[in-house]
This record gives sequence, C-alpha cells and structure tokens, in this order.
Amino acid sequence: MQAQHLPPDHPLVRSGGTGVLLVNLGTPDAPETASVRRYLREFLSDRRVIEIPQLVWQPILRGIILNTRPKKSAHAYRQVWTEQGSPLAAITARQAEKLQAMLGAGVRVDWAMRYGEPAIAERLSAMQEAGCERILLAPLYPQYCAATSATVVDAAGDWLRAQRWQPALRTLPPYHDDPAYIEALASDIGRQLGALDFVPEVLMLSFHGMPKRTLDLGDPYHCHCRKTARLLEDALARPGLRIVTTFQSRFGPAQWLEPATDATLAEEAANGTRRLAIAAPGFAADCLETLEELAIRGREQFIEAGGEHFATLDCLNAGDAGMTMLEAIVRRELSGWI
Ligand SMILES: C=CC1=C(C)c2cc3[nH]c(cc4nc(cc5[nH]c(cc1n2)c(C)c5CCC(=O)O)C(CCC(=O)O)=C4C)c(C)c3C=C
Ligand SMILES: [Fe+2]
Ligand SMILES: [Fe+2]
Repeated sequence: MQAQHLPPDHPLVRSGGTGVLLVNLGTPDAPETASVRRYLREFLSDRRVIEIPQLVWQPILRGIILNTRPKKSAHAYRQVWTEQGSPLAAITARQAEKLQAMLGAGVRVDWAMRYGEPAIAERLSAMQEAGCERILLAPLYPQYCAATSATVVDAAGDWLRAQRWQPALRTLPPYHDDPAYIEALASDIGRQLGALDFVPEVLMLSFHGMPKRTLDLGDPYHCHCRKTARLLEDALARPGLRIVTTFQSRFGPAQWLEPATDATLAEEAANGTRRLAIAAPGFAADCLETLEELAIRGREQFIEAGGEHFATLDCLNAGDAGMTMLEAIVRRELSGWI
C-alpha cells in the first residue's frame, strides 16, 4: 500500500510555530499535608536532587522524611499561600503572561513546574499540539545547578523520547553573569533599598544552599552564586553598605555550602549590626524559601539576637526590571527562530 501524506488540515500537521516554556521548581497544589507529601515524594526522589543510592535513600525518605516534614512544611506554606495559590506558581504564571504580551502573537509562551503541576510533559504536549515546532526551554535559575537546571532538561528529554515527531529544542543558558540580569537586580534592589524606612548597614545576599559535595564534584553553582554577588556589589556601587553572601535552606545532615544564612543573621546581630536588609538574587520568583524562611524566620533570628531593623526585598518576580531582562535574554536565544 502506498503511504499517504497527511491532509493539510490534519491535527498532526504543524504550523511551524515557536514557543517558550518558562520552568521553575514546583510547589504543592494546596498547603495541606497530603499535597505537600505528594510534592516532596516526587521532588526528593529525583536522583539529581538527592545523590545517594536509591536503595539507601528511599527507606529514609518513605520511612522518616515523608512522615514528618510534610506537616511542618504545610504549616509553612499556609503562612504564605495566596488567593491565586502558591506564590511560586502564581508569579511564574504572571511572568509567562507578561512575556507573552512582550513577545507578541508570533511566539507562544507557556509555563510549567518541574515537580507537581502543570507538568513539563503536559505543557510540551500542549505546545506541540498548538503548532510549536521550535521550543525554547527556559529554566528560571540564573545560577546553573544539576539539581535544578539539569533536571528540567532531563524531564524534557523524557518527553522527547516518547515523541515520534519531535520539535526542535533549545535551552536557555544560565544567566548569572549576564549584564541584563545584573542590571535588573541592581536597579530593582536599589529602588527597594531607597524605599525602606531605615538605612541598612548590611545587605545580605542569600542564595539557596547545596550540599558542599556538589562543589567538589564540579557543579558550577557555588561559583555562579559568588560571581553574581561580586558583579551585583560592583553594580550597586554603595561603598557605605556592607554586602554579605550566604546560603540558605540546609536540608539533611550533610555539610552544605557556607556561610549559612540563619547562623550569619544571628552572628551579625550578636556582633552589633542593628539594621539589615536581605535579598535573594538566585530566586526568579518569591516562594516559600523567601517569604517564610527569610521574611518570617530570618526576621525572628535577627531580632532575637539583638537586631532592630530588618527587611526582606522582593525577588524580580513579574516587575518591570525583571521582565525587561527576561525579554532580552529570551529574544537573544530565539534569534534565528523568529
Ligand atoms: C534556586 C535554586 C534552588 C536550588 C539550588 C535548590 C536545591 C535544593 N533544594 C532542596 C530541598 C528543598 N527545597 C525546597 C524548596 C525550594 N527550593 C527552591 C529552589 C532551589 N532548590 C525553591 C524555589 C523552593 C520553593 C518551592 C515553593 O513551593 O515555594 C524544599 C521544599 C520546601 C520545604 O519542605 O522546605 C525542599 C525540601 C535540596 C535537597 C536541594 C539540593 C540538593
Ligand atoms: Fe530547594
Ligand atoms: Fe526552606
């Protein structure tokens, strides 16, 4: 039998369109213990995140962690939950909506979460069905790390493996030292510092932590964080403001990158710092780690140790500075495609 071409109006005939998929970490779908358990099971079963043999790790995860942490984390999520749901998901959706308006109808912009919903595979399928033959996968992590950036590409690779007719895929490189990113941070942080009702002695730059071992194994994350901090300090050009770089969110008993945000907050206050502002340049969007860990618990740690004025600055989120930067770095990667 002779093979037939698909008719031009067949749903499998693509339109040659281009898409951008913004991806962030993921979040539970409700601030309840069961939802958080589901999310943590998926997240913490990723071999890119927990790099110890599954035979050793799964009994610890299922026997201990998933029986204790979800209740505590659900309580933390309840403190930051919004009418639009999890802050991380709501802000990522808003970033996609604004980027769509900036790029116009010629490019389809969508968003996904690496863990939980909307899943990467589901959104890639939707983009393909909508006619995208070229897709830019954009993990919203300025600093590259195998546990965040690489696992997004893994998930896209799993989806690609199941496709007969694959779209062409590009990935957004890390942008930790991109002048557009540094400029966006400097202008947005500068604006927020100017609006505070006190003048901070210290600006703390808190990045998410990682096990120290990943640095020894060659992960560039630590170096990327340090470089962002150095370039940002230069761009801020505030000689009267002392900048301190730290790593937050330690998880488990292993040694993590240092200095730790919580210990440094207490140390600063104990050593006489009274006025401190904290920013989290590694997070593209405010989330549990900034809104609860820094803004609520970090404040308590600083004030209890003798600090007097404390402020947590917003992430770039869907504000003008961040969106101008995102449009610039995405357009650059789309060149030749649009
Ligand atoms: C921005 C970069 C991030 C890196 C690097 C990272 C590494 C990493 N994280 C964990 C464990 C947890 N992280 C959690 C939350 C969380 N982590 C990031 C980002 C990075 N993680 C974000 C944006 C969030 C917030 C998600 C949200 O819903 O708002 C959590 C879950 C929350 C909790 O129970 O405290 C865990 C657990 C590890 C082990 C790790 C590197 C190996
Ligand atoms: Fe994390
Ligand atoms: Fe945390």
